[in-house]
Amino acid sequence: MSFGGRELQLQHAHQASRSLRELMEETTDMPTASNCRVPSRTERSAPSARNKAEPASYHDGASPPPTDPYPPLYTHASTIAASEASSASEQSKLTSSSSRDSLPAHAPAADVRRETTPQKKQNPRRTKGHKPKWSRGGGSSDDIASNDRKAARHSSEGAPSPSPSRHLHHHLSSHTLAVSTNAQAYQGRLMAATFGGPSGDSRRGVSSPRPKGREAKNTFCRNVTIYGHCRYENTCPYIHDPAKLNQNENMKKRFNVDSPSFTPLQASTNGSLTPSSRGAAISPKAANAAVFTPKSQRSTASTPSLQPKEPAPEWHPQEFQEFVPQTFETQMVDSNTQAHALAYDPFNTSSTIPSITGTGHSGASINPYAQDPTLSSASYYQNAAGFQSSPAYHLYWPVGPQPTGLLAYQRTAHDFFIPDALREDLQKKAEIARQVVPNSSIPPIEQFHSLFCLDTSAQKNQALFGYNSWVYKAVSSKDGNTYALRRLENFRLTNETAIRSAQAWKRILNGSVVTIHEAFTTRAFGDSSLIFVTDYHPNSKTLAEEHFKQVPMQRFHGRQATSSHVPEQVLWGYIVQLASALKAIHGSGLAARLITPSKILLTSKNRIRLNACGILDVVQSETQRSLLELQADDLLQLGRLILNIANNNTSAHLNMQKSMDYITRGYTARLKECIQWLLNAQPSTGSPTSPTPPMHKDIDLFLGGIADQMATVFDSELHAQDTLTNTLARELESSRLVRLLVKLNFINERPELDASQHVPGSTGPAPSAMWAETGERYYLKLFRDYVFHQVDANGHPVTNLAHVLDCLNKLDAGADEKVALISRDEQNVLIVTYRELKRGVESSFQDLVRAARQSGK
Ligand SMILES: Nc1ncnc2c1ncn2[C@@H]1O[C@H](COP(=O)(O)OP(=O)(O)OP(=O)(O)O)[C@@H](O)[C@H]1O
Repeated sequence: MSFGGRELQLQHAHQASRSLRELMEETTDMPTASNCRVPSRTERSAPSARNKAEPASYHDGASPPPTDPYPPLYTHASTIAASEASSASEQSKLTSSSSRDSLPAHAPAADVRRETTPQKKQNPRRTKGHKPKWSRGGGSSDDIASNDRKAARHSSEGAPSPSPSRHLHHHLSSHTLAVSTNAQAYQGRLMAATFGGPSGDSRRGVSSPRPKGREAKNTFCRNVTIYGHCRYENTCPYIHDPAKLNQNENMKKRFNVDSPSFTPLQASTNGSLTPSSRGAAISPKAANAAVFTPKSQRSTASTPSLQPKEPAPEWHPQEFQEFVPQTFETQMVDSNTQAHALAYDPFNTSSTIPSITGTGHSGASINPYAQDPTLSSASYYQNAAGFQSSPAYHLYWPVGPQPTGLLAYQRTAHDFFIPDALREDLQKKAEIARQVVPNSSIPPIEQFHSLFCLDTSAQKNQALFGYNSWVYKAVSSKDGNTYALRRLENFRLTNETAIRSAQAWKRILNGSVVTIHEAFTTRAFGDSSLIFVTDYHPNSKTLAEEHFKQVPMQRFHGRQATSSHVPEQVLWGYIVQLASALKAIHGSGLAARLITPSKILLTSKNRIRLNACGILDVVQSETQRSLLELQADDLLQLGRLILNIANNNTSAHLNMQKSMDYITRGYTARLKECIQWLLNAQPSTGSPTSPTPPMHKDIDLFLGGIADQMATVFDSELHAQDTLTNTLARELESSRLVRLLVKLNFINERPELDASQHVPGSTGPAPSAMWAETGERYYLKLFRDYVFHQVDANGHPVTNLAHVLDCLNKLDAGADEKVALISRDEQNVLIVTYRELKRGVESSFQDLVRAARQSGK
């Protein structure tokens, strides 16, 4: 960055001041000592012919004394000098007030004189910009931003460091309205902007009256401020000893009621000063902003002020009526603040804010999450109601610790979302459920289309049904759901009543049974096929695939890997789930008839479902076996299944002695006893656990025998459910933030709502520029930069998920924490609270909703 222009400017100023100084020495009897201060308004108004003859001020802070060699101008030095000069200008205000007190009668004459002073015409900004206006109008953050823009521009010329501010996390609780991005230069810059600016041109229009005796006595010599000493200490009328200055009673405060006010130039959104747009502000609604009040009157929480010597002016944000949970009322709300709060609403969105007082509401009637029925967005945005005023922050605190304070290498996205394994499982299921075969030759059947064959083995086993069976995934055009279709190839229906038996299976709604929806025959495949429509469980596999799949033996260091031993708890889990399924089936007067590993689906970890139920009822409808027999056979098949799985052998039941020995060695006697009970055709003892008198063997008896294991499995299921619920709660946070992001993106940089289009229902003044670039939208845009577009000290993007979530959570909660927003040209700093940001989001979004409603969309 070039600073030549700045140097040139200051050098011109020096030369000008030197020639003017010579001129003044010739024409006036002023002392040669330079007192680098800006004269007060009253001083300038003194009816002195001498002052009229002083077209430029050698009192300019940037000008050296007459005999001083001009020091080389370094950029850094010039910045500091400007700051100090501004400080000195500020000191002069003290004198000006006292001078004014002593010379009240001169003021009118001074005004006349100023108008005729040519220097005033040269620099009209000087006169207008000389009043520090810390209250209404000038007190808005926009105005301060304007001041700061002037200062910051100067700063950026002098300090071309990459992105001095945006890479910082500006979670400030400071009550200063606007701060420079360079804290060290802040005070000087702000003062420079306020009291004449560092450019020097503003100071040329200031006359340099000879100091009055009292004024000189009260004023610290500016040469000492700038050069560290004053060559004319002996003759110079100003104070050179800081200790004396401190004793001066006028130093008790730097501003008083007589201090001239400052009306800054208006900031435009692109960072330039636009004198003509004085009436416009960054936020049009801020035109009604409240006065500044010292922070100390409102809250105890504050950060160290950047200007400790001055009463820290503060943006007094809209204090709206606020929902406070009764339980936390005393902790959360300061009654003074509440009372103060009701006075003012700068953003005036109160039409959608219910009247809630801190004490007058009941928790039942106020729901911070409730939708405002008056807003159309309520139907699809949670809490889309008008700003409900910061509901208690803690209400949004998600389950579990928040790892926002972690170092970069400690942060992982996993910390914020569901566990990886679960996410992967769900995503796999979704992906598999969507699988289609392009240009598939499989025809649609009835309402089912997009058939996808789930059978991966070409070898068909006719032993179970007597027919080749195929399983397809298909989508129903009736309801859009995905189903599994089991097709029995070349099935000929001889008895129509047989297929009606499927009706009874439709009523079996059990968690361990794959639900059957319908059965029909079709010729769509070119044959007569029987189709069973069941629930589709994506990414599931059969127990046969899980436990009996042939896998190449792994060898570790020459030793053969031990075969996979199925844990006993897994077997008990299978037993309990299948017992539950049989209870439902038998209780409905049906029998499963097919409990075999290839017809039991493993839909998630240790979660099984009895599949292919009801098929044998259709294809073997003419069987002579009684229901009791079939149900007893179900128990037998269950025992055989567990025995085979425990032995890792599909034919373990063919060698009972060996298999039971294996069970004896590998499992508890309890499991062995259970398996034996199931496998015995008609046990001599009544229950699987206790030798009681002989009873009829049925599922109820079995359930009674395994009650203890059912309780254990039930408890573990409850724990699993709790875990999933907690995971769901975390995802709930994510979905809440997604809604917030959607709103932000609806608002940010929206192109079509420009000045020519009045936003219906907008209560503020008509926008003076692009809707998306003015008012709340402007600082929402800066907020987006703050959240997503931060860069580090090297200008590299910061991709800190914790920061993003942190900011969005605070925005959603409308926290009172302040955040410093930096304009893209880094010339402005706006300090707003998350509460104001939230209000801006809601207000802007409601503008959009109203506009959409009016256009009938
Ligand atoms: N309802 C269903 N939902 C999802 N996938 C299923 C469903 N029913 C079966 N499958 C899958 O279809 C595939 C084939 O099932 P099938 O019952 O034909 O097993 P199989 O091993 O082919 O048995 P068989 O040897 O008797 O043909 C299996 O991978 C199974 O996971």
